[in-house]
Amino acid sequence: MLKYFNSILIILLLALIGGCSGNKATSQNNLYYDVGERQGIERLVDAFIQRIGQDETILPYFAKSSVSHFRAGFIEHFCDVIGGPCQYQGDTMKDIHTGMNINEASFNRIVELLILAMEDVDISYPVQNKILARLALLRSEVIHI
Ligand code: HEM
Repeated sequence: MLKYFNSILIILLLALIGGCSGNKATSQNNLYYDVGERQGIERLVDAFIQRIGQDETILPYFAKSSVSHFRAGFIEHFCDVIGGPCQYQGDTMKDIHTGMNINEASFNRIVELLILAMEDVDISYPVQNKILARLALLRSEVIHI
């Protein structure tokens, strides 16, 4: 009986570990929570869209885009990038941005607009820096392609 008890215990432990690791967002895995979960991301993306709408360098890139489609895709992607419980299933960053002729200046400007948006919604500087570090990894997928 003890033999079986040990096996059952091991199976239960493995199931528990599996269950935990399958869920990306935990309160220790903090960036998603630091931003204020889904609602916080939506507030931030709305502020970002406002900023893009007022920017004469970046707005022309969006001349033929649907705001609601961009909003939905950006929210899902952002949530995924910061470790939230979302799985972005849209096109790759490369596919989306190919042919837009994005250069250093426009990339830097988008980053500035995101920083302004993060300030608009009172995201702290340490959290801003962690977000920017994650997005910086995607630079080569949107620039000069
Ligand atoms: C790290 C930087 C960037 C990230 C993470 C990013 C991410 C995204 C995402 C997630 C979408 C929406 C995808 C969807 O429709 O599902 C998108 C669309 C778009 N992005 Fe970016 N982007 C970045 C930089 C830029 C830059 C620098 C520009 C232009 C200066 C730009 C212009 C656009 C435009 C115009 C669209 C809309 C495309 C369409 O209408 O289908 N992006 N981007």
